[in-house]
Amino acid sequence: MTIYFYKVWQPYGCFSNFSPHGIHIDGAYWPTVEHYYQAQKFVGSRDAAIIPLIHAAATPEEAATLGRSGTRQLRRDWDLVKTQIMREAVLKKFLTHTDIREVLLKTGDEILVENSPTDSFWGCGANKSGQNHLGKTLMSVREEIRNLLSLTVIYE
Ligand SMILES: Nc1nc(O)c(N)c(N[C@@H]2O[C@H](COP(=O)(O)O)[C@@H](O)[C@H]2O)n1
Repeated sequence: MTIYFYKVWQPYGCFSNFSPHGIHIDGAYWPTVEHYYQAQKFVGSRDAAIIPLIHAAATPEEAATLGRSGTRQLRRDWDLVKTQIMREAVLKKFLTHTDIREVLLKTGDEILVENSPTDSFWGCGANKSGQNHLGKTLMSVREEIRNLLSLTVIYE
């Protein structure tokens, strides 16, 4: 069975980057993965001054609106690094928060899909044939955490 998720208040909403599960990463605390991800778009760019504003955004929706402003310059390597940046942040989220880690592990080997009607890169898009990189990231993180836990059991 494929598990679809999207909005925080829907089933499996904790898989959304907008869920209220903060992370400590790169020496700072970020209220959601979305805040961190949107800010990373501007590291080293001419518009890096937006980073503290994204960091301080009251909601992940506000952080996303700031990060999606079409007039600001993204870092040059953004398309090359964005999936790795996302993976590190999502891994940190599920290593930090035990309750949602259990939810993720309990999905076993099910396919996870971000059911975004507007995003065919991170999600599956309106016609369900998008690349689903967030779902793939979550499945990869699930596998890594499983491996980490099995090593812990062996060496304890
Ligand atoms: N608009 C929106 N609402 C949500 O509740 C979402 N979960 C998403 N998807 C997330 O948006 C991020 C991609 O943003 P960019 O298009 O790169 O600016 C990513 O975190 C998706 O999972 N979107």
